[in-house]
Amino acid sequence: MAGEAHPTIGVPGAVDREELRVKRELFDIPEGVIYLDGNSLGAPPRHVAERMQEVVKHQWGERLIRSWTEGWWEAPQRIGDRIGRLIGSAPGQVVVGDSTSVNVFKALMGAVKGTSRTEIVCDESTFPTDGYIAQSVASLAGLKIRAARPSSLDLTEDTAVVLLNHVDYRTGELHDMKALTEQAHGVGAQVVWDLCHSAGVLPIELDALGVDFAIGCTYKFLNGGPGSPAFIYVPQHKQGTFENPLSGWNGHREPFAMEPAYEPDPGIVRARVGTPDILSMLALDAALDVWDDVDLAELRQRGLALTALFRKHVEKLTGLEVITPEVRGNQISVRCPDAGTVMRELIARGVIGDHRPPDVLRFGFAPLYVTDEDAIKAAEILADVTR
Ligand SMILES: Cc1ncc(COP(=O)(O)O)c(C=O)c1O
Ligand SMILES: Nc1c(O)cccc1C(=O)C[C@H](N)C(=O)O
Repeated sequence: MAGEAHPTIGVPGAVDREELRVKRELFDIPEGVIYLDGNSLGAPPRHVAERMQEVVKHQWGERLIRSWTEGWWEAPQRIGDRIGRLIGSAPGQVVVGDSTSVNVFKALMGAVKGTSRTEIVCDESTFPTDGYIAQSVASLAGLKIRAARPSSLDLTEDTAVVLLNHVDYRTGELHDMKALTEQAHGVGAQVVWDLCHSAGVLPIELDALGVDFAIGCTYKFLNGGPGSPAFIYVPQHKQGTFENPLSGWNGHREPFAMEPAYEPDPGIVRARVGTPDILSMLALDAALDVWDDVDLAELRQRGLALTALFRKHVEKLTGLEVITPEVRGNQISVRCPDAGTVMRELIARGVIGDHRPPDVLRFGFAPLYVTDEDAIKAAEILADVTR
């Protein structure tokens, strides 16, 4: 019944169920599907398709090139500010564009520029692209790379920068941003946080914690769409010295002066590179509308309640091991023999999660559109498939 807390949840401050039902109605989840992969590709809010019709027909089709001066050119900063609200950044410090991988590169190159320190430390269990890019940055900048667990980083005065994932993509573990940022700063190192699996999951306080750089994607919990542009956060006090290694004309202080010499914009615009992918960016812009009135502290309680509910049911099943720790994002990962086959069977029965090799099943719980009923039903189907 609407407004009634689920008896197994009991998390204080959980969002009223009616309010969440209203949010779920903003999404088009196909009949018969329990969608638990919003940690990889978020579902589209219903109005995005209609907005994109308008963008293509009117902004592109009718306004043609005039649209560049009617909002397109500034879209990366404007949409960056919308994301900034969700990650604890004051306006003017986040810009949207490029992929996450490219933004990892920009942030790390910016962080090591001019350093006399000798190492980059990278989260041992990082999503691979971050590790690959960190390796490239290390070799371009002549530094060593060292992989370490966030629980034992062993930082020293040789450490130039630490690259950390806020939520581990495989296990769903949430790392302590405050403690780890302080630890890096304690030895004079900088920190770059990858927020791919935490943006849109919980309140994040980049400004308050003095984070040096952050990057993240927008196609997971923020529902920006497949390949939607990523974001980069460069706090105001670093903008004057941040050197974007990709000095494209969009980061120039006067791009339309078409000057031969590169002179960076004084602010966050210097983190831009080339022409923004406007269609993807405006789909993201539309998708962000559903976040306007979301209270992230309440949403966090819902995410915790949903994952707790699913975990409680799955922990009773024999032969499966929940590997997600208590301190977690919005995902429950389960070690399971023959995980690939099990996930294929789950998908055939309407439960869409994913499988990460060799033996991990991942289930993501996007609280804007996943319900308690989904969590319980998915656990029941998992029990049936693995019986
Ligand atoms: C933590 C993390 N970083 C980066 C990426 C991906 O980077 P890109 O958007 O460049 O493909 C992902 C997922 O694909 C991820 O989970
Ligand atoms: N970015 C992806 C893609 O382009 C295709 C398929 C999946 C993805 C993902 O986002 C994977 C995801 N980051 C993960 O946590 O495994």
